[in-house]
Amino acid sequence: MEDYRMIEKIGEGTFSQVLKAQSLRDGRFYACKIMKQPFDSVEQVNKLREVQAMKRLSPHPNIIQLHEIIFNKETGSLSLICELMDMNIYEFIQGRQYPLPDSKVKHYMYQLCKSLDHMHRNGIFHRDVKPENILIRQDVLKLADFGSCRSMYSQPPHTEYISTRWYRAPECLLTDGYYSHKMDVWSAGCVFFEIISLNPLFPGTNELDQVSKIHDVLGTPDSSILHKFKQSRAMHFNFPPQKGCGLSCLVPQCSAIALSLLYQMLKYDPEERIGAEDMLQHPYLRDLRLAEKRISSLCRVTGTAKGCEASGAASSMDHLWRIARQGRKQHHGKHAAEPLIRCKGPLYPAELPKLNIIIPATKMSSFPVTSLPPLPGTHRGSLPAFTSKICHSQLSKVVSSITLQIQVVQPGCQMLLSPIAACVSHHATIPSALSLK
Ligand SMILES: Nc1ncnc2c1ncn2[C@@H]1O[C@H](COP(=O)(O)OP(=O)(O)OP(=O)(O)O)[C@@H](O)[C@H]1O
Repeated sequence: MEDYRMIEKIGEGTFSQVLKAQSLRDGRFYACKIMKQPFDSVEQVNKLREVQAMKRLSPHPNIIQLHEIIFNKETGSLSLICELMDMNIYEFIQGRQYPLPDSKVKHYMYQLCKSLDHMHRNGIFHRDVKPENILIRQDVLKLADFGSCRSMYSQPPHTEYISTRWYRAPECLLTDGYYSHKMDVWSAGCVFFEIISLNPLFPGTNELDQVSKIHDVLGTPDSSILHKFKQSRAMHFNFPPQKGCGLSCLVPQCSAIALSLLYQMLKYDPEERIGAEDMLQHPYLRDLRLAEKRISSLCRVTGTAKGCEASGAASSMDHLWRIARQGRKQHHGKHAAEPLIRCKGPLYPAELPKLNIIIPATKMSSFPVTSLPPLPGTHRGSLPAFTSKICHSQLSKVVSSITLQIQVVQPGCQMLLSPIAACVSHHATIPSALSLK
């Protein structure tokens, strides 16, 4: 850590404190995410799902880049040095009085869709997409905080109490852990609404209220959908049929085409919900998609940034150009961007091979992880097996503060309310290790 000068605190989450730091080697500014929980070994650090996911997903212009990992063996402290962003989406829209121009909303949504598409293509789902985990720097958006992510090829039931309540999809609320990567699309839909309206879409005060807020807007779903959910839930629930007010009255300024994408992202049934790849093909994002295509073909033809700018194509699409350029830069300068694992304190022979090694971010074979389940349908090899071991101390702290589950009964509506979900603030992430076996 002596290679960095800590400047100021820029954020705090359940698991970490984030500081702005300056590298004494290159003078650049970074975000230093200091984990609250101590780690026992380099193996444990390497198994951390956040580290594995960032390595797997980098480089990508819309995924936060991990620059360096600093592990102090003596104290067990772990810091992740990441690229520095200006703020998160929550901070960006908080206190804003007037809606953002549609072009800005669209730029952000396009980049969010790209990050989801890239992540899902690589067999990972995030499980905690929310405004606080989406970072921006000028017009560039990047998805961050992969601490809750999961392999798309792991079999349900998954951890039940994942995701932050306001952004939690119906299948997460109403089944015993039978959800998939489509939950990220729901959460991104809620973020989409929030960027348009500057207000949260479903600000539930507890799990039951969360479901009821969803029904107030979207109406109760078809009995066939509820039947499907009920099959994977031990607890019985029933909702009196209700017609929702719909989304358009809540965002009257929203264009029909944006609403169409929003509705598709907020389909109650995850099987009917649009996927990230199709989101990118939606007519709402058509102009950005075509602009990006044009820019990348111009770059291929001219081979230089100057050539593109001279053509005039990039001037009207500044941020897209930046995305394209950054993507190219990251691609070409891959080795410079690779996270470096450094370890402070006494070195033990058994762990020596993993120390001071630059691990190529895109070569999964070089991950020092032994228990990797197969990753069907990708060329990237196997997907990191995430372990819960690392979070046990945190888990025990959380569990000790939890009493028994409470049964909440309202007229005509019955479901199980988790005190875990109820006690954690709407914007806080529930520790994902809670139900990892
Ligand atoms: N690279 C970064 N650049 C700028 N700010 C950042 C960066 N990473 C994190 N932050 C800030 O710190 C906050 C907390 O970071 P993060 O969500 O990664 O922590 P966490 O402990 O995993 O939180 P959570 O409770 O959501 O799990 C973010 O909401 C953001 O405001």
